[in-house]
Amino acid sequence: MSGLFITFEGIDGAGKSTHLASVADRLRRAGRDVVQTREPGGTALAESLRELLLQRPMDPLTEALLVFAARRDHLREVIVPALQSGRTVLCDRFTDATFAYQGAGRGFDLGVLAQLERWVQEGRQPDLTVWFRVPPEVAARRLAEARAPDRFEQQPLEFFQRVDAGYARRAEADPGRFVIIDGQGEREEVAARLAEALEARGL
Ligand SMILES: Nc1ncnc2c1ncn2[C@@H]1O[C@H](COP(=O)(O)OP(=O)(O)O)[C@@H](O)[C@H]1O
Ligand SMILES: Cc1cn([C@H]2C[C@H](O)[C@@H](COP(=O)(O)OP(=O)(O)O)O2)c(=O)[nH]c1=O
Repeated sequence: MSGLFITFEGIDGAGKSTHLASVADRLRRAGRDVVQTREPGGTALAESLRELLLQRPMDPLTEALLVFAARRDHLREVIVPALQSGRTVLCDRFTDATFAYQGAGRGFDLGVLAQLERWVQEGRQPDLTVWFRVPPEVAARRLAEARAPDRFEQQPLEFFQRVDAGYARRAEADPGRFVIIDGQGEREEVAARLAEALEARGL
């Protein structure tokens, strides 16, 4: 039996990480064997690449190659084996983030990203993607109160407007895979919307 692969997406400060943990608890209570992981990262090699990606300036092709190199290792070492043994994988970001950040945000060639996606994933896609959609101004206000910004979080508001538009294009291209959650408002309100959407999908 193959497990379920669920990814969480959104701009920085959208609330993904906050809600991923509660979804993991909910699915475990329902008897699922859950693996929580993230991108870039999830293996020792990919976490090393994450450090470089978040801290070192680099050109957009280098950035795209490192993101997909990290993803390849993560898929081979963690995601695919977990799915093959029937586990549920919850991943904080995946390839939609590459199309949104490197593609729409940085303006990097979408055709090259699509080729890398085919090579690295060999047809594998998430079963479900939860996109927390929050206006960039709201996300920026949350982050300003929360933590020191990394290389992506330092980008101006216009960058995150492009990233948001990039996510919207990915969702339009694959509407059956996406659940779009309005991430504005109190944490409890967002959690209730999310619970309702997951229930509607039998989760
Ligand atoms: N609904 C919400 N309202 C206000 N602040 C929130 C909400 N959800 C999350 N936060 C806070 O905003 C910050 C970013 O949330 P986080 O879950 O880390 O976002 P992401 O993983 O999408 O970058 C954290 O400090 C978190 O506590
Ligand atoms: C997965 C991925 C992440 N990123 C960026 C988006 C985020 O700003 C950053 C790290 O993601 P994230 O783990 O959400 O950051 P944090 O732990 O600070 O919430 O990496 C890309 O640019 N491309 C990608 O393919």
